[in-house]
Amino acid sequence: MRIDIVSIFPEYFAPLDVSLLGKARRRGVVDVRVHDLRDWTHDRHRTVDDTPYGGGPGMVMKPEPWGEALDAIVPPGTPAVPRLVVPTPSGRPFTQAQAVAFAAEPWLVFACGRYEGIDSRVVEEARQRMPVDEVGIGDYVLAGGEVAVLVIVEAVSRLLPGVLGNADSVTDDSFAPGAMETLVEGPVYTKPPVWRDRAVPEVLLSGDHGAIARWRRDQALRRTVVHRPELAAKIDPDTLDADDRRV
Ligand SMILES: Nc1ncccc1[N+](=O)[O-]
Repeated sequence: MRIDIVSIFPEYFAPLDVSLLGKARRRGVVDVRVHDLRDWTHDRHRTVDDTPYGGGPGMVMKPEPWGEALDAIVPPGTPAVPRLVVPTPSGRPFTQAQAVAFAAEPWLVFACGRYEGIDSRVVEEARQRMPVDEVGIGDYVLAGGEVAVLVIVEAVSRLLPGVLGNADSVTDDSFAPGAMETLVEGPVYTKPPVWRDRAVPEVLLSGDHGAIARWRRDQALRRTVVHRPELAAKIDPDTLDADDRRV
């Protein structure tokens, strides 16, 4: 997978060189290219924003640098086009299902705007020649899209083959499509079996995989009901067995 990121703060993406993603980049599983939007400005101050038409606080990012940046990264007439992903508070909620969909894409381009946003004509024009996803990572306000891109790139890249050591750990993720779609994960434990007088739940040491799976699902249901009632409400009652209903 190729990932291009355009930002006025390219240094924000240094973290993409560490840990799993760093390994994946070195292995060639993912090719991440970070671009400085100011490389497509032509004035002495390398201006990328201006005051909003219609008045109002803050600044809006000018369309010209973005148009030139996207043309340079995705030259018009290129047969293969990427999905353009624009993190914005006004976007569709970014979910695990969306991460799975993005992970199947050969090429993603991320446009990091300031919170006040990028001149809307940029997305309008881009839509003429590539799919555009305006996504949000939460109902709160960040100063720009950079942190959201770090979140999305991490959620997507860990799904790519060869990035996570143990591919299985993806299938039983919270929110993973399928059985865990609307469940969050339950508690996890490791050695020692007793720590500060607190013992690991017996069932996990029993070796009875059926009982362990039931216990884990039970705990996931409980945690979902407590932490995410709105997700619990979505659980199809027909998929609950007698044990589940006890929760
Ligand atoms: N919440 C956000 N605030 C600013 C930019 C992008 C954002 N987001 O959620 O993608």
